[in-house]
Amino acid sequence: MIEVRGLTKHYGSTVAVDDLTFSVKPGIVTGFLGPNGAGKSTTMRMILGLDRPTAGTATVKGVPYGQLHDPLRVVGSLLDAKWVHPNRSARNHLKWMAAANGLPRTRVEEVLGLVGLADVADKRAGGFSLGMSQRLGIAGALLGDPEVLLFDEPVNGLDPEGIVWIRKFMQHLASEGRTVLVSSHLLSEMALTAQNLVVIGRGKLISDSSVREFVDFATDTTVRVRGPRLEEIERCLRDGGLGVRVEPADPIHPPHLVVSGATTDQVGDLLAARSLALHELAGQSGSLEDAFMKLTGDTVEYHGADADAMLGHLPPDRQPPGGPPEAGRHAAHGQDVEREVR
Ligand SMILES: Nc1ncnc2c1ncn2[C@@H]1O[C@H](COP(=O)(O)OP(=O)(O)OP(=O)(O)O)[C@@H](O)[C@H]1O
Repeated sequence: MIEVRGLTKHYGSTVAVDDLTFSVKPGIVTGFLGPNGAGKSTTMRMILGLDRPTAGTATVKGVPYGQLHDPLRVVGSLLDAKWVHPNRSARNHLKWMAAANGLPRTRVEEVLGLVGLADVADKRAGGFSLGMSQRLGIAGALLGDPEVLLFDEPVNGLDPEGIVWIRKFMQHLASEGRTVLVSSHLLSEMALTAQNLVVIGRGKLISDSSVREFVDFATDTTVRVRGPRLEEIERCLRDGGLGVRVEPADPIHPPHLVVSGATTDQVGDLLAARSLALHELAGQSGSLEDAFMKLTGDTVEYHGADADAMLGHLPPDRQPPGGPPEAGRHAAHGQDVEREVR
């Protein structure tokens, strides 16, 4: 429904978007993820015909935005929630939008109800909280009852209640069969909202996959094993060709083994065959944030301020180790993901 092909945007010497290719399907929420400055807003602006690509194309339902006959009936967007005259009421703002775009006035009342603003529709939009402004922006995006919706960082600055509302609303819109593209720099939020993730860094595609595939691909899956005869267990697993790391006791765990490259089933079966008792057998995969850091690591590493902002919510023991990964590695991974998923 949204097709981006070789999309590129240069601002002088800045390459904001670099040969980006991806598709956004209807019926699911697609998260558009990347650290600050990765090129998400620029890409969205090009999809919406607000910025001209240096190269490549962005189409909605097969045509560039500028060639859509009745654009608001096809594509709705929320780029900046504060884009509203502060002295206008929510209702008048929407009426003005509807009139300017040839949309029926009756739709104004419908969208006010949909976003839960009917009771405050005659209040000045300038006095709205950020959450209410976001709802008004979403109401505007829905005026033309479009099949395709783009939201740029819709949960930025919202309180937890507002975040949950937006998340559920996006999912509801997708469940109606609409194409929903939502940008964010917060992976943990997107993991709860989206089914698919398009991840970019420094304007380039890093991965294009389902959330599950993204995590499986990007995180190491290991198995924690503990039992009374730990040395024999270790020998048995090594004999079985598995990678084993011995972890001494720490404040939380007694001594245990960390096995890589195997499932809990495989480890359990191997040890059962030798009648080795187990006190613990637990699969562990890295966190979503770890996965994100692993893939966007180099794209963030060179943007000190961006990295700080993005990592602000990670505890110190989850911060990535120093030193940028070798250049190009992540881009290559991204292509692999794309190949595997399509
Ligand atoms: N109008 C512009 N003129 C010059 N440079 C720009 C312009 N718009 C964006 N850029 C640059 O392009 C790059 C991508 O910016 P963009 O806003 O698209 O990223 P983003 O992923 O949306 O980030 P954020 O989440 O911070 O908005 C940045 O380096 C930014 O400084």
